[in-house]
Amino acid sequence: MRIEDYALIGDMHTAALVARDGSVDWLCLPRFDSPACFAALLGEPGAGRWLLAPASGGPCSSRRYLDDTLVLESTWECDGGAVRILDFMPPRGQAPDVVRIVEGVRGRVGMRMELMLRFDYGRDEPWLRYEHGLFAAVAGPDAAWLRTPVPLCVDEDARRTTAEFTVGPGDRVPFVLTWQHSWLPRPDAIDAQESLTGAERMWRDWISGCGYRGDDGAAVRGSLLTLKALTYAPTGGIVAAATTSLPEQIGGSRNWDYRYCWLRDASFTLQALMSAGYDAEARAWRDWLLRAVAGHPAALQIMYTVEGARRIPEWSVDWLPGYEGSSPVNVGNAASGQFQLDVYGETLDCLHLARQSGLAVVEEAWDLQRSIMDYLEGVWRRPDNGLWEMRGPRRQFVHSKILAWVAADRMVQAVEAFGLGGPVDRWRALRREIQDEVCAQGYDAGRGTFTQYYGSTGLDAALLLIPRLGFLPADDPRVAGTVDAIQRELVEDGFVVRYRPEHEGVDGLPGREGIFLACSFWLADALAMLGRRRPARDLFDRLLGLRNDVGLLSEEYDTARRRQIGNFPQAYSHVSVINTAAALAAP
Ligand SMILES: OC[C@H]1O[C@H](O[C@H]2O[C@H](CO)[C@@H](O)[C@H](O)[C@H]2O)[C@H](O)[C@@H](O)[C@@H]1O
Repeated sequence: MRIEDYALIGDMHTAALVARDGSVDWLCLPRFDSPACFAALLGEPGAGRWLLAPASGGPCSSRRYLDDTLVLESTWECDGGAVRILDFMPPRGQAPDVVRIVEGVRGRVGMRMELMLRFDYGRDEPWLRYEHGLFAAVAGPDAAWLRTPVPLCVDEDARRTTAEFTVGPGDRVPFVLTWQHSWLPRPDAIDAQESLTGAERMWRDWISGCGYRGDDGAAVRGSLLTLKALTYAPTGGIVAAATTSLPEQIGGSRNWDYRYCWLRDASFTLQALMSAGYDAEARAWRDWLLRAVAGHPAALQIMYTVEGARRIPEWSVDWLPGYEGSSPVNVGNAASGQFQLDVYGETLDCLHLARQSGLAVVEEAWDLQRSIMDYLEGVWRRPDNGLWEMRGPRRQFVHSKILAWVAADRMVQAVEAFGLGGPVDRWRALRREIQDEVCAQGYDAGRGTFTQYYGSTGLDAALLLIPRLGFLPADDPRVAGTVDAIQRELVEDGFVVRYRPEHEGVDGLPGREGIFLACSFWLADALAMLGRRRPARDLFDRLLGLRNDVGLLSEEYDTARRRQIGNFPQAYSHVSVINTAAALAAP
């Protein structure tokens, strides 16, 4: 399956990917970063999957989310008739459930179900039991139950459970898969129909709070729902994507685990949610942040688990071949130990915005902001790994320094606007010093562009953010010069690559990657800010055209193969849909 052949369902603790052929190929339980019990996405069906489709097989004829929900409806038009399947995860109750309801539409359609649970990323084959109409699977710490009125056939040797049945018009056949730790009592059964009503209501209630009124409202609402689905409800942490190791190059090794909470990605997400009026999420994330950094506010990590834990060691799942052979499959992320200067600025920017939007003030938030700023004052001159998490040598990245400027700027603004206490003259002086240094060392006057790092001839798409961050006004000629240079040197097939990996081995990694969707949206934003609205709108339309049939975007796009690549769905990309729509809607 192509990455765009998947749709997302989730319960704000975890998420599953459902393929067009009716197979759930990815699901980690009980939360986003738990081991997968369906890992066919990164291997073969034998790595775990749950197929439910017409026995004739093949992809569905059409699919959509029920209006303003994350309830997926897939429809098959077959020779003998038509059938629909509704897939969703109800809001988390006692335990995680995946609900699939088969609805006969027309004629009589033979259906087939095949459930292969493989706990621990496809490795653990469970014991299977089928007694009194209840199916159970157990392996080590994991247990799962399947409840359905359809008779099941358990193949103990193949550790596989199948069912064959026929549906006619008006038939509704539910399947409910429930997970629990194996040492806990079996969770109570849920009613599939009631939980469908509850799930629809929950998503619609949430999206009804959307304050966005500009053009492209359907695209914005779809992206907001996706971002909400990437939020871990118990803590307010937000994951960068629902998957690990979907490759940045088909067959390549740039495969990373995104099921964690990056301060950068979460700040971007929060800013998009707040711009649409979602203050409760901002409050939950601020409180998550205060807990995550408690005890060491200055020694901020660039990413945490959704619970706020710090240790995220990277290791390879050597028994999985990877998506279309793209290995390794990585779990954990070594970037968690990197020094990335920009996260301080992004975090302070986000907290400042939260205060500006009237979020209930807590005293610890300003203490945290001051503590971060104190730390930054001592380290901003250091080379770092940058926002692209370079695994090559640390450098004086221009974007990182600009975010140090953002940090000082937002602290000054907070004192000026809210009368908060702090050494504001010192912060003003620092702000000026950083700006002078960046304009002297990070700008190539000969070529009329800012550069990737001090003294480099390379460019970086992150420089497109300069006007939006307020570092220089959009009408400064150095901004236009940088945008023009990026259009000349980083645009491929009309979209933007992050940087040139081949340039001085800057990222320390083999291979290449696709065009980076967020950066392509940033170009549209920058063009809009420069008053070049027609090309901005055209680029935005082409980017919207890369979404799959249910509106989802991964991290990157391979223009040669015309397919999505990288982790999916990716918060960065969906944040960008919202921001660019808003930028274009602005007068
Ligand atoms: O390109 C190498 C790096 O790729 C990943 O980082 C990217 O994803 C992060 C999460 O969305 C994002 O914050 C970052 O800006 C992106 O470059 C990966 O997580 C890194 O381990 C890897 O070095």
